Amino acid sequence: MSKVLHLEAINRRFGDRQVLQDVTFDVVAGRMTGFVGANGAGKTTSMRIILGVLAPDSGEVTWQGSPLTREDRRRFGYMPEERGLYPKMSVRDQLTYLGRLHGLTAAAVRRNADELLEWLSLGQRADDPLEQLSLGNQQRAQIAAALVHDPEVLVLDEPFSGLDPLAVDTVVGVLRERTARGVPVLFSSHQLDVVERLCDDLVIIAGGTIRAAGSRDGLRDQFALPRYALRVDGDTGWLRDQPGVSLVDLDGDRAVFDLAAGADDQAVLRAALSRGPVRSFGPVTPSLAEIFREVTR
Ligand SMILES: Nc1ncnc2c1ncn2[C@@H]1O[C@H](COP(=O)(O)OP(=O)(O)OP(=O)(O)O)[C@@H](O)[C@H]1O
Repeated sequence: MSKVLHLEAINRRFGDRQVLQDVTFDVVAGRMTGFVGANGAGKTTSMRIILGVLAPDSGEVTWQGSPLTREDRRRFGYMPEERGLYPKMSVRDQLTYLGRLHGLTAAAVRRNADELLEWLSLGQRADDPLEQLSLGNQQRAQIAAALVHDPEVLVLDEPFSGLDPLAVDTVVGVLRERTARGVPVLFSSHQLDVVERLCDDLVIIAGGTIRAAGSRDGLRDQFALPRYALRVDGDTGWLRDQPGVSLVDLDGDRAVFDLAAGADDQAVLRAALSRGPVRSFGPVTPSLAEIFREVTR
């Protein structure tokens, strides 16, 4: 059975509010799956259901084709929204404690903890109480805690929030190393630029329903408009009168435009060349922010 974490038709209410409705998606081994949605869309609730912290009203979560057991979940790594480490304990002690709790030998815990502390550039601070670390370093410690027992599956709620760009790259490196070992990684994030750069697969949720799911590149193709960008020497104002062209943005020597169905992009290129040198011309792929706006409207 392939290594897939699968959510099948998950429903959950709180009082009379339907918070998740028929939520179905896959998190595939060796791939980073970005989980995006506005505040209150249902990301944390979905993740809690995966981890068994919360029960669904209906639907089920399977791992490698079988319903999840407590034993399976013990081999998962979870970074909850409410961060769960002890403020007064040192980072190293917490990692040791958590690793041992998951059944690792003392030697294995030491090796994993040292490796993670090094990777996450926490080595110097490893013996300080968590509360004395900067917020960014506390966040790195939370990530180390989710990884210390070599989890089979990783579920991370907003792992990049509060990290500076350099720290984001450090954490990305650590997570990429896990996916390279075949671990499926699900992470939620509000930072669409980070998700766009990082994820292989995307799940977009709004109001408790999945609006789009699939590979990032597949979704880009699916939502691609016949949109082009042109840069020339001189002015692009003549595009206003070009048949089939509908301008999206025009700024002197640069323009972005949509082409009507049946209009020939090469005709526009020839028209540009007849006026002078063309510096660049080509289709524009939609950004994740554009896809997100489109599917959550
Ligand atoms: N224990 C609870 N009791 C009642 N309502 C809840 C509970 N937990 C979550 N909700 C509601 O469920 C909805 C989904 O919340 P959830 O935390 O899953 O969203 P989210 O996508 O993670 O949002 P955010 O990005 O703000 O963390 C929200 O409207 C929230 O108020």
